[in-house]
Amino acid sequence: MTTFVLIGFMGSGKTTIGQYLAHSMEIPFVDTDDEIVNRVGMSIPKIFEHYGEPYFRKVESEVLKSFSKQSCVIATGGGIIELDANRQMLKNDDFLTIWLDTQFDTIMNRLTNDESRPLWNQNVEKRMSLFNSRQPLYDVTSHFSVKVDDRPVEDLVEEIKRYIYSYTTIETERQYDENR
Ligand SMILES: Nc1ncnc2c1ncn2[C@@H]1O[C@H](COP(=O)(O)OP(=O)(O)OP(=O)(O)O)[C@@H](O)[C@H]1O
Ligand SMILES: O=C(O)C1=C[C@@H](O)[C@@H](O)[C@H](O)C1
Repeated sequence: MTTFVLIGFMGSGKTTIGQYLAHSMEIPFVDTDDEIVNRVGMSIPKIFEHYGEPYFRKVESEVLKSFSKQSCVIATGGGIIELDANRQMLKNDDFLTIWLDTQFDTIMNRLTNDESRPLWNQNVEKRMSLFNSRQPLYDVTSHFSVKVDDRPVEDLVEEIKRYIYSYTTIETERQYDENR
């Protein structure tokens, strides 16, 4: 069974597109940030403040692993690609990983200075540097990427579904050939 995972920078639309996609495929939707908050019993800013980013990344990785091989759509946190272990996990056969590729300006227009994202809540140079450092990591971690700037959510979901169905058909044929 394949787990469909959306990766991308904060504000690229993982939650919005993920909910829509899961609804349209009639499978559950999971948001790793929500799972982390529930498991730890604290908001994300509080987790960063009290335990630090490495602890947050450890729990994030455990959450991701716990949904392996489950039929669901997962919206991940923007930093899921920071750990090599997660990048390896997302590339294996249990997951189908889709990168929502955005331009930095789109993110700047979408996200305000809200307090809920500790790594966004810093000056523009640091935000841009984080964005640029992550682009190659999303690229190497994904099986497929979609450019999401200025496109309606409905169109993006249709494109992702077309890819998922073509991929799962090819995978099913490959497994069938291997088992013959
Ligand atoms: N294709 C789109 N076109 C226009 N606005 C969008 C699109 N996708 C998402 N948005 C808007 O961008 C904002 C961020 O979207 P969303 O919360 O889904 O991103 P995210 O990747 O889940 O962010 P985070 O990782 O920080 O939780 C929301 O206000 C959402 O309505
Ligand atoms: O980009 C990031 O590193 C993060 C994104 C958010 O979704 C949260 O997972 C957290 O604030 C860290």
